[in-house]
Amino acid sequence: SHGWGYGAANGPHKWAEDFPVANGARQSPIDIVPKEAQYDSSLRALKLRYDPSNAKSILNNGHSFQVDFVDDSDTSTLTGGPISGTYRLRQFHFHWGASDDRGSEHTVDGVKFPCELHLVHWNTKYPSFGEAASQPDGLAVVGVFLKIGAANPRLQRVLNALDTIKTKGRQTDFAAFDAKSLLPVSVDYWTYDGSLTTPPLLESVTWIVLKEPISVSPVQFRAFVPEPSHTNDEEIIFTPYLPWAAVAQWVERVKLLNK
Ligand SMILES: CC[C@H](CNC(=O)c1ccc(S(N)(=O)=O)cc1)c1ccc2[nH]ccc2c1
Ligand SMILES: [Zn+2]
Repeated sequence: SHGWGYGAANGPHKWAEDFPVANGARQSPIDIVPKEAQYDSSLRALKLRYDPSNAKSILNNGHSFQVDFVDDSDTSTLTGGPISGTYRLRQFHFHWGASDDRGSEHTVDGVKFPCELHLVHWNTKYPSFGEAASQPDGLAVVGVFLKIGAANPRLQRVLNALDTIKTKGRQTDFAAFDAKSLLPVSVDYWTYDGSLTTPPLLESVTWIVLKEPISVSPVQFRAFVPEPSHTNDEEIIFTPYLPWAAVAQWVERVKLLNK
């Protein structure tokens, strides 16, 4: 299907053809320039209260993978920060690149991170996510940068699930997961009014980008690639996460070959 994607023929530079709002006034992502950000004393601290039992499933949606949450009550919510009222956690997902020098959507002083986590919330003043997604104050997305470094044990369970959802549309149960465990120690943030970063690019997102990144190790990061544009849009193939023993044997074999 000739849907939108990240390839040469259907990538971001083409999205405006089907989604003219791409040329709108509050499109995301943006480059964040910290020294140009104004301090706003009226902003409050972010309050994230998540109930792990709301975690439901993990889905390959053809452009990323997302962990979906039960959002029929106020048990996993975002309040405070730049928003008023209560927003419910709907899902989280990631954006990444083929190599660890690019992949994030937002940048900081032009610096790209290898990956970016988005926790998507919707304003409970509207009856549903779909309704909220078309309102200027309908959604709030918390963005967290991932940097290559120490292995992140809290990510491991998510990465281990990827080899069970290799193709678009596949999903599997993903219960009892604490999304809060993915957050960095500090929840200091930059905020601006923006949009969905993928079609339909709706200008309904209050962006809350955390200043402190979380870490992912090179081996863990390999579980994400290749990024969607290196595979046809019908499926994102995740390199299966190799248990350490297999990696050790592989390294052994490579050594023998090179003798
Ligand atoms: C209303 C959009 C929605 C699908 N998209 C999303 O949910 C979404 C969420 C977050 C982000 S990001 N990267 O900015 O955090 C980008 C996209 C959506 C939901 C139901 C739909 N039915 C038909 C079309 C359709 C689209
Ligand atoms: Zn996103």
